[in-house]
Amino acid sequence: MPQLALIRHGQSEWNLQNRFTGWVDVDLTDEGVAQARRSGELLAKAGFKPQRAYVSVLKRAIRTLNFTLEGLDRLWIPVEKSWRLNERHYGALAGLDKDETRAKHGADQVKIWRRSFDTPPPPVAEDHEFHPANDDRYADVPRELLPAAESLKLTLDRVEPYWTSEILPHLKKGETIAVAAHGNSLRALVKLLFRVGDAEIMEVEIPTGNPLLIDLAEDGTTILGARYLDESRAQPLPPLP
Ligand SMILES: O=C(O)[C@@H](CO)OP(=O)(O)O
Repeated sequence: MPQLALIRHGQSEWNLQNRFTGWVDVDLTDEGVAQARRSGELLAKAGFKPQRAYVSVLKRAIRTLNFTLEGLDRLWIPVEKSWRLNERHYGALAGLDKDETRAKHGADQVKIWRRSFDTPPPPVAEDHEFHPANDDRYADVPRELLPAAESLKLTLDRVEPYWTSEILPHLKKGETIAVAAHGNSLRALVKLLFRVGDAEIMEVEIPTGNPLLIDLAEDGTTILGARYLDESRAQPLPPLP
């Protein structure tokens, strides 16, 4: 039967500093590295043997995947990197302190920017260093696909085609797959897999560096069971569809 582990990167420097991050390529903290190593240990203990892995093009997720695969002694498996698994683009909020932004714009507005399904934050300027058009790694991505800011809905709009065309076919073959990504690109996948409503997804949070292990039926989409492997840092999961 297919099995899927969704792994949010370990704690990043800007998670620790409480700053909006999005597509900014910040690194893991020492604690984030420890969480990533622990992710490998927990998956090994659960008997998880991934045959392939998918990851964003941001180092906090790539390094988390590498530590995880090292713990599993499976650094050899094929790994595909895609911008489509990146964190949601935080637009003009990227780099700002979350508490200072609340003080300036109000907690309600910040909650809407952070957790509403379809309200994107204000866009980043085209000539700003945080606009993806100014970053080499996106040179091959068609310009019209590069976001200046993303809501969760816009994130899901670019995650879903990748899920359907690249990941799902392998699950349908019965493979075991690891996906290392980000709080909001994984919330998008959880919304899709658990069929969470637009309002309900606001309350779903995914802890850093804590693998969510999902057992799937042969169709690769029906969830048979799901659990966080580090129970001490688990968050409530949506009900099974
Ligand atoms: O800053 C970010 O990119 C994300 C994830 O850390 O934050 P939030 O919790 O606001 O979605």
